[in-house]
Amino acid sequence: MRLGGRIAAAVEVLDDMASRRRPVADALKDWGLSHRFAGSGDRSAIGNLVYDVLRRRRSLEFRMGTKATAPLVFGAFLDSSGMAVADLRATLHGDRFAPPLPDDEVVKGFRGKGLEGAEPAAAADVPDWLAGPLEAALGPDWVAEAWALSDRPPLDMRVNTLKSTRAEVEAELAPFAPEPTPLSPVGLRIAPIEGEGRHPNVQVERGFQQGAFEIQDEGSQIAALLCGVRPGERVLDYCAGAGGKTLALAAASDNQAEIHAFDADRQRLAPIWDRLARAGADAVTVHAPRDDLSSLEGTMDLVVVDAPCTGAGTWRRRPDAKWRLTEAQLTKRTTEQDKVLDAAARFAKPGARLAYITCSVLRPENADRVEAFLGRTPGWRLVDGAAVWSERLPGAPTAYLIERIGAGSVLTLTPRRSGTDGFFFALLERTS
Ligand SMILES: C[S@@+](CC[C@H](N)C(=O)[O-])C[C@H]1O[C@@H](n2cnc3c(N)ncnc32)[C@H](O)[C@@H]1O
Repeated sequence: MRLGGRIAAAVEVLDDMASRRRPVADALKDWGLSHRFAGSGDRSAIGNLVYDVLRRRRSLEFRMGTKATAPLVFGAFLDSSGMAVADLRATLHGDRFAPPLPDDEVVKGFRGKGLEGAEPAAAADVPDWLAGPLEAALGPDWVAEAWALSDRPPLDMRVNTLKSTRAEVEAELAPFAPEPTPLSPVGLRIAPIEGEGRHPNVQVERGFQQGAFEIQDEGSQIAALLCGVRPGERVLDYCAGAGGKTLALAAASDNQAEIHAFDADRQRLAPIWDRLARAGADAVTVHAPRDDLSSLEGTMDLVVVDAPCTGAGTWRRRPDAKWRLTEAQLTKRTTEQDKVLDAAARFAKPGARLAYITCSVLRPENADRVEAFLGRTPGWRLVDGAAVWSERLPGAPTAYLIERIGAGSVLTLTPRRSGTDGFFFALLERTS
């Protein structure tokens, strides 16, 4: 396909998403199925354009002076390619599939235009209602923080130290130029894609197939490391899902901790079996949703609650989610989070730790939930998250936002501060 066809396809996918209220992945998949002639290069170029518009929709609208889809796609293309407007016009000349390029004046104006004068929520590329919650959570720099949540993300991997070393995996993936992650000692990173490129499909590599590494954002790796699992401990991963944290905990304990993985949703849990087998994580017991867990109550040294959340830390990867998120959904999540915390806390024995993690940066899902839990549950205290960080990640920069609550503190990672997805981490201790 030529450039004009790719731009037209991106417009079609975005309009389809808007009119049928569909997730981006579904709309792109359907487009691919009904346009089988499109090659893999076309698909990734179209996908990049669609994702870039979703990431930066409001700032593109402001700079382009319109909400119409095609000019926004042109804007996203100009930003990511750096192509001169005259070259773009020449490239599109005679391309019958190309949507009409906006007037020169508009396009040249777009190029030079910054975000001065834009509403803060437009400059932050978020819906208006999120301005307040983001400012409350991220402080005076919230616009810059939210802007970084609209960047293209890197591809992060966690080396499975049960089977390999960072140096070995780095050597195997050398053609893709991975770099050690700055914070996680077991992470490798392939830089964000540029222009029309795409990340390599590392899952077809031998190392992945044999369990030497997993795909996992560095923030998620850090959250698992901060849990501080020790050999010999009994651990319950109460919201295990597909097992991202479970696998990281198993590796961090060198298979020397007795790990129980549970999730309320069979569908989400399903991939865990294959992943555990591939990783050689053989000290993990998986409990299906209907299993009776009562015999585990009061017996765990560490309970991990990687809670269901809005995902408002993962907008770099799922930019459509930020436009779909509503206040009602946020409230619904906080109710679920309280329930999950109460249910999971029962499994902690006196002296045990409970790690509360979300991949959100919003305070109602994070510090508010910790405070509410402490307020209604006697016999627990909040640990100083900053001290945990120094202990678990010695030498790592303090690349987090910290909030002190009583004698303890909670940590938030963000793309701008830590180069990771947005993650929240709080460690609680059962005192009685
Ligand atoms: C953020 S995801 C977990 C991701 C996973 N820990 C990982 O690292 O790959 C949250 C999980 O909580 C589960 N969940 C939601 N409500 C729950 C409940 N009441 N009890 C247990 N799990 C629940 C969801 O099914 C979902 O898999």
